[in-house]
Amino acid sequence: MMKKSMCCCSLAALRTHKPLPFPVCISLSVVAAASPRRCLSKSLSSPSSSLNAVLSIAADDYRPPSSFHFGPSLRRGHLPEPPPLSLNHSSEDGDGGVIEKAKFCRVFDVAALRVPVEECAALESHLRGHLLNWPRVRNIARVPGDDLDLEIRRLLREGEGDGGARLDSLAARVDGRADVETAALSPVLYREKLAKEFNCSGFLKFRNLAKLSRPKKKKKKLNSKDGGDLASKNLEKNDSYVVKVIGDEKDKGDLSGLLGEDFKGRRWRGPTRLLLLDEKYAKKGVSELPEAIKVPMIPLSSSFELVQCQLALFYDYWSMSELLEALLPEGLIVPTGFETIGHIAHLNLRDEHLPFRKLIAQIVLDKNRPKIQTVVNKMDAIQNEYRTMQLEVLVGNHSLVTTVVENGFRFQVDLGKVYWNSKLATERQRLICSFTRSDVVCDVFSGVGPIAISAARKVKCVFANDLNPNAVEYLERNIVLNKLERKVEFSITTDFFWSRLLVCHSRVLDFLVFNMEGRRFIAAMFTTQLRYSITQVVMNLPNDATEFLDAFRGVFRNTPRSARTLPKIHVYGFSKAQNPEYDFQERINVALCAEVVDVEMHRVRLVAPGKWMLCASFILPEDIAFGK
Ligand SMILES: C[S@@+](CC[C@H](N)C(=O)[O-])C[C@H]1O[C@@H](n2cnc3c(N)ncnc32)[C@H](O)[C@@H]1O
Repeated sequence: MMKKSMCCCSLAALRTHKPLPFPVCISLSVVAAASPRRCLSKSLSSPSSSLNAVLSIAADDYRPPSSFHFGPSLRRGHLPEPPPLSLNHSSEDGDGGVIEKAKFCRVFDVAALRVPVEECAALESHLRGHLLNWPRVRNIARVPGDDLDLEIRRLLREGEGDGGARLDSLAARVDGRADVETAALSPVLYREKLAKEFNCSGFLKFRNLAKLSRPKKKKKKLNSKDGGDLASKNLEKNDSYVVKVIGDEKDKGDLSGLLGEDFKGRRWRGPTRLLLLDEKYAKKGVSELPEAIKVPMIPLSSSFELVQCQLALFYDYWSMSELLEALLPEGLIVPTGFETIGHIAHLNLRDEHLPFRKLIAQIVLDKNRPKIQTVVNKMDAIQNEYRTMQLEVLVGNHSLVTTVVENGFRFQVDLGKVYWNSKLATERQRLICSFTRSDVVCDVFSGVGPIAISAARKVKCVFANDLNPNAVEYLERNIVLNKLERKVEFSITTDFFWSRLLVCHSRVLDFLVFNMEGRRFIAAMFTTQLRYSITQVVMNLPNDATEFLDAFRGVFRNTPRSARTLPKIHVYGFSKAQNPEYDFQERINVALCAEVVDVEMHRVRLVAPGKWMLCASFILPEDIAFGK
């Protein structure tokens, strides 16, 4: 059975993809290296085995195809040499599904202009069209050592007049060869010097003992194994990509030809940044750069360098759909969306995705942390009376209790026990906007209270009801959560409804909570003389709310017409008809056994192809309310 399309907060579409040139392997327990394609066919023939799936991409088999020429793609670039071991950790779920993150590293050759930091921003805007402009990669890159210590910078400036002599001297001292005894040393250099001399000279006068004895800041240890060429300080800061300059030490590619003999052999002596150039300039020389790049640099007074770089993109860089395209077998539609309810990502996977559900869930979790903590899949269509969903927790923490913020209110829900649908937020807002301060609202199917609670801030009085005791419990919690508890006089249950109602006659009624069957609730609310007349009735049970409309027949039959206000009813329903409004109106007429006029119809949303959710709003016809 094919399932409905996946619900999606941002992208509802599902799309097919061409396979990547590396195979996906799913096997029971071992990371397959030898024959991944065999593993794939095996696992696909027995989907249940994927419960403990271990996924591997055969890096050796990777061949970049020629059809993709530009832009970041897992189909392009080359694998790092040696692989960045620091990224070799895997994403793992409780059932053993593993994504080998290191296999998603791709290295791209790009050229960059090394420019003084002060001029970097201006140059970036001048050269924008010639820069790399890749999503999630900054055109301005930083590499270790591009920021000089201010003190060193000052010394360098002082050294301008003496030619290279003082610079050489400084370089010698930085290298630990303190050959200039008389020079004023920076605190760091001074400390180094003292440390070296202490043993042989005995007692020494410290310039600033407090500073010198301050413990060093702890640095994160880089595992020597993790070294790899790509592991650097930057890698610690940014897990999605890193830039490395190739042959940095060799000082080649300066623009002396472009900027004149003055700059020949000299490098800028301050902090620098890299401006990453468009891919097409990779491995090109200065003479091959277009005038549009050269000209903006000529008036600038500093030296520039054209350097060749490697840009490595890691697992964290790639989007959810890029990863899924890489991982799912050939020809399988890539699921691209999910619904978010608090910290829970709610998937609605098709049958063909089910063998890969843990893998998909793991990627959803990885790509949406920390907001998402749990990923669940809807197992079946909502069928039960309380409209709760059958959910399978795929990865993350197993709690289905979450807090949702909607229209400025907070709602705690347990998705396993109560109904919640974030997609109705706009509709609820629309409805509440139509209420006024003098309204008295009766929410027949209130759930955990998104309509009742939001309305309570605006209207005079709210009566909220739900058949599900768990929903009523969460409704009461949410009343407290939203600081409306002073408005709640008490809650009434079916058993002692009448006795308590007599008590409440003498009190101010603002918000009453009921746990009753809908039809009985309507009858009870309208046949009793309440302090306030109900002006708005909300019936949000789209599958069969119209079946409850007959409960309004004759509700005012024992009262004089002048003593009653006719309420406005907002009833929800679905329709697959060609003319959904006409179809829904017909069903309302049948339920009330009358021709209802002046019905305002509103299309709420398309819940499935050709199936509309509608809201019909109308004043309860007098003949029905007062009829026998
Ligand atoms: C579609 S949900 C709507 C909840 C709420 N209005 C919202 O927007 O979240 C319908 C609610 O009606 C409740 N319900 C179902 N049958 C009912 C009945 N016969 N009487 C009263 N409530 C009922 C369910 O427990 C569920 O909470």
